[in-house]
Amino acid sequence: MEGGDFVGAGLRHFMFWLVCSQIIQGNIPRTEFGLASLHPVAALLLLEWSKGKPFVSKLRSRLRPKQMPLSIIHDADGLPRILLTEPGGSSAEVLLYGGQVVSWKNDRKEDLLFMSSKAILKPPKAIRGGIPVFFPQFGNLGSLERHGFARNRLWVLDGSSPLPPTNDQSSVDLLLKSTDEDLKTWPRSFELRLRISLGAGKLTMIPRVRNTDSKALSFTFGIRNYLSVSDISEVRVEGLETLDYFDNLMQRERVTEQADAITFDGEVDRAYLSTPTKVAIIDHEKKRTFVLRKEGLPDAAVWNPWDKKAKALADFGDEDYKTMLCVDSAAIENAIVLKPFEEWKGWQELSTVSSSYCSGQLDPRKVLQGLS
Ligand SMILES: O=P(O)(O)OC[C@H]1O[C@H](O)[C@H](O)[C@@H](O)[C@@H]1O
Repeated sequence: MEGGDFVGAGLRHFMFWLVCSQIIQGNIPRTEFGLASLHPVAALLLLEWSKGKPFVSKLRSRLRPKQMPLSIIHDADGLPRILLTEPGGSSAEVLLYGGQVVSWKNDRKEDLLFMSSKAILKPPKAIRGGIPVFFPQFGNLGSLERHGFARNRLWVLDGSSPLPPTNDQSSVDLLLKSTDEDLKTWPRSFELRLRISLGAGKLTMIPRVRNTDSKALSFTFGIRNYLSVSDISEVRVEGLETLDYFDNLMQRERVTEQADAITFDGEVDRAYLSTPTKVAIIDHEKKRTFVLRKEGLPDAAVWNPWDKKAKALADFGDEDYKTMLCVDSAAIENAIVLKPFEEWKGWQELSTVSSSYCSGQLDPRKVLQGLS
């Protein structure tokens, strides 16, 4: 008998006895005896089937890293808060209320996001700070409350995200589905999913809206980034020069940006249209540049209420305007329209690079041209 035949025969014998043992233990029905004794692979599959696919599930678990349990705490108001961490030492906190990032700290534990000194972190008020999501309406572009209702709703953890599973505590999937209450004010059923991922020096958000209605739905959308800055009068925004914008301080008049960088010495409330996919926010004093990258969100809103409006806002500290700037990824000018069961996907990445404009370590134009 050839060597190969010998091994084949040996395997068949081994599988045969293995299957027999399973039949005796009652794991494989007697009726399968015939098949198993015929061919080792058949026997292997039978074994798999009888033992609940141990081999396949081992393979699968090797291929699919174990999902580290998310660390969820309940804050003073009992609101579930998800803690995201990554090996580089940065962290983020996400509230299910509003599906909102309320804290993002770098590896030196410095806050990168602004949170109002008078923020109210419980329903029904929207949280003044962090990164709220505006859906299904940006601003007053419709009949709903300003910026829509998603930021005032309780989201849930999304166990059925279509995105590839992440295997550590640096990412969370959230879901907001239309409720009967919502359908009264906005008669369209939808699913809004949001993946929030933390990486070294960056925070990524992937919103997806699925139209689960039998009629088309259209919406405007915004991811509002309340950025923490050292001194607003020292901040420059690069990447929006020469663009058209709607000026909300002038009844949404359409204006063309003249400046070669946006600086701040008063209230600003603008929606820049069809912007590049990268915008740089340079904070000289902190030698830090925020780089905002975005896809599927063609516009960018820029907002600072300055002193008078700050005083008028109940959940905004009078001096808070000096240390914050909102630069949003948005779809404002053209509403997104989805046919029944169609899905839209957006993408935003906020990252920080340490910079010293004077030392030329970082030239914002190079950032925008993606050279650094
Ligand atoms: O107070 P909120 O509803 O969060 O809105 C804050 C601001 O959002 C946008 O930027 C609007 O254009 C502003 O007019 C508004 O003041």
